[in-house]
Amino acid sequence: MTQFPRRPPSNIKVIIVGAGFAGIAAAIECDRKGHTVTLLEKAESIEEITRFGDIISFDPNGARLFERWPGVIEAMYKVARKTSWLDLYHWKGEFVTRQSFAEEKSWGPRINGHRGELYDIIYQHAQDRGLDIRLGQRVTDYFEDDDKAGVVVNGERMEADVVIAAEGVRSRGRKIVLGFDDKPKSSGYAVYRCWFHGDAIKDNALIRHLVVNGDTHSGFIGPDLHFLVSSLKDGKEFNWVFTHVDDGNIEESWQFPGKIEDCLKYVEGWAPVVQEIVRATPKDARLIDHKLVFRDPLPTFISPKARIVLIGDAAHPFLPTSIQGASQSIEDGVVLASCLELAGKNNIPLAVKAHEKIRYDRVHRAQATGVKTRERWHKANWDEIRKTPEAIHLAREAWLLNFDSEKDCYARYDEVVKSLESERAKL
Ligand SMILES: Cc1cc2nc3c(=O)[nH]c(=O)nc-3n(C[C@H](O)[C@H](O)[C@H](O)COP(=O)(O)OP(=O)(O)OC[C@H]3O[C@@H](n4cnc5c(N)ncnc54)[C@H](O)[C@@H]3O)c2cc1C
Repeated sequence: MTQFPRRPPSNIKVIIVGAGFAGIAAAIECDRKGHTVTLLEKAESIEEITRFGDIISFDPNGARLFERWPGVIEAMYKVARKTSWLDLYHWKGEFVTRQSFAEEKSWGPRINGHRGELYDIIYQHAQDRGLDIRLGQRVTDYFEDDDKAGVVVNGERMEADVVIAAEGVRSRGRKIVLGFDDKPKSSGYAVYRCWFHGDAIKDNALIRHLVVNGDTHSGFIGPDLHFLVSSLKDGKEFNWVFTHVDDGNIEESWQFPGKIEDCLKYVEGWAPVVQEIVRATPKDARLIDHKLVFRDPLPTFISPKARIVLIGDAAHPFLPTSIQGASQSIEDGVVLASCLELAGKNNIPLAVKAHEKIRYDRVHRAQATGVKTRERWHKANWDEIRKTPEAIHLAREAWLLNFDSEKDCYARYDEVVKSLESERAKL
């Protein structure tokens, strides 16, 4: 086992439920800060976690946090898309504008790649650290009192000083936090997502330019629909996704198969390139129809005794147009681990409350950027955009992207604790 820099032991015992990006990042960060972690994941094998999904993005505020995990960002660069721009087109095919991300370089790295491959890199690092990761562990309930919190897992009770619920959008931890069972609703949108080998289109005259010139990244913007295309590994891998209005069926599964015939109906009349991308999709390509579930913003992320805390999609699912779901889930773990370190074992509820105070506004402001981009794209006024093409650029705001959540937490922690104490004094 490799020795990595670690703060002195805090004697804080943490249970984390769910080893998605939020849970595994929280586990690594807790370990960095000297806490003792047990990570429980219901999947029976790591392949069950990595085999689903396709393109996932970490913007500088998220990806910069990987730089602190030795070897991780270097391994990610090898599999990540090598573009620093997004080419945007009118849905009929006319090129409109190139949005460059080159100036964001000083904000930190950007990582866009296959979810499974990026996850594998992080998982390997977690294993190299010697973390206690237990697969095949399905948590069915949560409990807490003034001194501890715990979970029921595979029928057994397990206790710790604090429990982190990171089980994604269908979190069971929400019940103890909210006091009721909160059912997901349809967002009215779904996403067709597809990934296949670039060779499948390298001889196709209409679309070969997307895979024979190195990595590419393009978006076609139309009424109520946007179609994003990218190639990675110098065109060896290719993927497309499009968000479309959905009928309200909220069956959510990363395995729900999509059909090329259905996709073609949505892009009828669109640019020949777009139609050809769909038509040329190999029959054995992985094509899924991922239904986007909507959750009202939660009034709180923490349980009544402040010993159980929701993070990642369990606390705040994001629209894909925000490009922040994964990055915010990493920030959550960083801030929570830091608050626990600063508060110490005798002040767990204070740490958990400080974490919520630090995260709450930022996460909700970040969610709003996704809505802004979706409106910009789906309701584009093309007369205006021809005059000012930047109007369809992705919202890229420095307050969100040029941000170090660990540094911010250390800087603000005392002030946040003071404000919590003065709020309590007023009660
Ligand atoms: C299979 C899958 C594929 C995805 N693919 C993409 C993609 O291609 N692109 C993209 O942008 N986003 C994708 N996402 C979503 C993305 O991972 C999240 O939006 C973001 O990274 C935040 O992650 P999270 O850890 O909060 O949630 P998730 O990634 O949903 O992870 C939650 C984890 O908790 C585990 N879990 C759930 N319930 C329990 C329980 N009761 N007991 C124990 N463990 C439990 C789940 O098995 C899962 O591993 C995918 C999510 C999943 C689950």
